[in-house]
Amino acid sequence: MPELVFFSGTMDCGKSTLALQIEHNRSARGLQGMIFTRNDRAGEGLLSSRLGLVTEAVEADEDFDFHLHLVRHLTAGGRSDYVIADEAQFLSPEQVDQLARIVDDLGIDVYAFGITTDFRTKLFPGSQRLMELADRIEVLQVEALCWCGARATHNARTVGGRMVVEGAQVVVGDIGGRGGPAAEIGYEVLCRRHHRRRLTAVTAGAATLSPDVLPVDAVAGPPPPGPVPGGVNGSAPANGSAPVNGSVPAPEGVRGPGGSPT
Ligand SMILES: Nc1ncnc2c1ncn2[C@@H]1O[C@H](COP(=O)(O)OP(=O)(O)O)[C@@H](O)[C@H]1O
Ligand SMILES: Cc1cn([C@H]2C[C@H](O)[C@@H](COP(=O)(O)O)O2)c(=O)[nH]c1=O
Repeated sequence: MPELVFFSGTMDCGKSTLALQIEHNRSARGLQGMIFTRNDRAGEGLLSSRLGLVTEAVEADEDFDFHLHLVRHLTAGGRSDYVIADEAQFLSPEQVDQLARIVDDLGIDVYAFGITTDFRTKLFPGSQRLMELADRIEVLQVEALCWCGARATHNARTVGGRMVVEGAQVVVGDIGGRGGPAAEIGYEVLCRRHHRRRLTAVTAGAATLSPDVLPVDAVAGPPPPGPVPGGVNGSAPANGSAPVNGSVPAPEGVRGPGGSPT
């Protein structure tokens, strides 16, 4: 029975690596797949893993119709035994419906890979639709870790290593940016506890966590506007909250949806 499977997890948990492994194992047995991606960090029309593997893929932009593409391919005498869709969080709900149609109407397995939530812990529309429609949701077993050693469950966006909570939902980027230039945007995976406190590896270097700290929301209002007191190595509030400015805009040159600067 063909399936729509959603392989999900945080950033950097091995989703693209698994996509490449599935592709490798199936093609090694003579099966032919169609590989799609959108906004991969390595560039247009590529599916890349941090392990260094990369393969060509069809870039599925916002106007792309997956079902139509498959129908045209098959009608022209092409073959497709399975479909891989990486960075599936960026797809529209309609495009996820097209993936489901490929499974139901064309009888082809579809393996979609993506993060579920954005830097504000909100579901991406594509991921939400995948969770609604998928036959199976597989959470990747190679878990990424928060700087504290706990399992990382959330994705933080950082600027110069400090977590930000404002900006466009889609900003293509990589983990890192830790301690880099103040304007450098990056991502960091955190456990929920530290995501809630906006405590990244950089800001944790300035704060000592105590197990009996009060919930940050109970003792502190929203972070004050203006520059961060103390700088990267400055002292943090005693309640363990991160001394961040939560409204740092994305710097120029960062790619937004469709490659446009944000
Ligand atoms: N130098 C390395 N040595 C071993 N494993 C690595 C190395 N760099 C990255 N990885 C592995 O690759 C994973 C990230 O794989 P990737 O497919 O790029 O993640 P995702 O697509 O989920 O963002 C990391 O969790 C880690 O397990
Ligand atoms: C959290 C978050 C991430 N993104 C972007 C950053 C990367 O380009 C991809 C995730 O890729 P990965 O292979 O899973 O590491 O998504 C974003 O645009 N918005 C966000 O909130």
